[in-house]
Formats: sequence, C-alpha cells, structure tokens
Amino acid sequence: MQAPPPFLAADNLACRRGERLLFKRLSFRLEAGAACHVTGANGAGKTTLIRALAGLTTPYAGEVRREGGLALLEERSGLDPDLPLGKALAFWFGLDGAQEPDGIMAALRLTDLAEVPVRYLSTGQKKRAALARMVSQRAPVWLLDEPLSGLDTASQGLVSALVQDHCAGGGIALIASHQPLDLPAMTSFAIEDHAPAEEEA
Ligand SMILES: Nc1ncnc2c1ncn2[C@@H]1O[C@H](COP(=O)(O)OP(=O)(O)OP(=O)(O)O)[C@@H](O)[C@H]1O
Repeated sequence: MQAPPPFLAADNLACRRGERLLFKRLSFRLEAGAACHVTGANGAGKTTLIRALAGLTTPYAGEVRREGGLALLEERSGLDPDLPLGKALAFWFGLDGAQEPDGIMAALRLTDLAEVPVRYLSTGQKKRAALARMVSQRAPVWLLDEPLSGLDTASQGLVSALVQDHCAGGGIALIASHQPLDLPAMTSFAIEDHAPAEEEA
C-alpha cells in the first residue's frame, strides 16, 4: 500500500521559554514538495519552533500535526567524536538502513574525510556530516535548524541543492535560518511576525 502524502501543519501554535512567550497564533500547512524558510533574529524562537514541530518540546498552546517520518538537523549531530567519520556515520547508516552510504558521503564531499576522527573536523565539515546523517534517514519531512551556519559558499549551494532535490521528490523542508536562502517556490515567514504584544510576553 502506498504511504499517504506527507504534510506538516501547525495550528495556532504558541511557545514559551521560561516565563517568556516567544510566539503565538502561528499556523501553517506544508504539503508534499513544499519548502518553507523561517527567519528571525537570534533568540526570536526559531529553535524553539523547530523543537516543538519535532515533538521535542510541548507547545504552550496549539497543535502540531504531521504525516510521514521526520528527520531533524540541529546543532548536536549525535556523531561519536572519538570515531573516524566513516565509522561514526556507518553506525547511523546501519540504524537508518541507508541504501547508498557511499553516494551520500560523496554527495556531501565527505569521502576523503572518512578516516578523520569526528573531533578533528571543522565546523563546516561537521555540519556536512550531520546533513549526511539526516539524508540517510530517508524521511519525507525535514526540519533544519540553521543548516547554513559554518558552511562556505560552495557547501551552502550543496544544502540548497539537497533541499531542492528533496522537495522535487515530494519531500517537505522547513528551514530555520537567519541567512538568506535561494530556493525556487519557497515560502517564508518571520517568527517576529508572530511575537506577542509586549504586555503578553
Ligand atoms: N531553558 C530556557 N529557559 C528560559 N529561556 C530560554 C531557555 N532556553 C532558551 N531560552 C530563551 O528563549 C529564546 C528563544 O531561544 P531559541 O533558541 O528558540 O532562539 P533562536 O531564534 O533559535 O535563536 P538563535 O538564532 O540565536 O539560535 C531566547 O531568548 C533564549 O534566551
């Protein structure tokens, strides 16, 4: 039986951190093939939104609904710092049942780094490794928190191409980034547009 088409929806979402209400009345629905860019200044609540969408934090109000598996790219990659990159990724590729681990390594320009311990990798190299892990999960719904940070221009282009391919194949991508993104047919919203009035915050 064919899987139902993926979607990701937020209905009237509100999230707090500590005493502060970060955003409220945030609603959207992303269908198969959609890419959405969430912008916002440091501390505006992008990570909080991503974590709520991933089900890692309980929203203060509202609901998240989703059809389809989820892959999350966040600051922590989960890669063992003491293992060579190839082995650290192979652990996750095994769990994820990745079909083409060599192809994923090559696509993210990691092949030549396979023997380098994860802790020696540069920030950008670690980010590309985390992206490889995410791609290997073959989940239709991608949540990416600051995927461009630490990447040079060429690698930023790589991320855009990956997301574009994913969406062209019927996937969904929600990308939180304070950096500009250039993807065709991408929607976007600023998290500040959902900030509560000062007396509510
Ligand atoms: N455990 C906590 N208790 C209270 N406030 C917190 C907690 N964690 C984060 N915050 C605050 O919540 C706000 C939103 O944080 P969040 O990480 O979602 O922002 P962000 O938009 O992702 O920022 P950045 O672009 O800097 O990563 C920040 O002002 C932060 O200081």
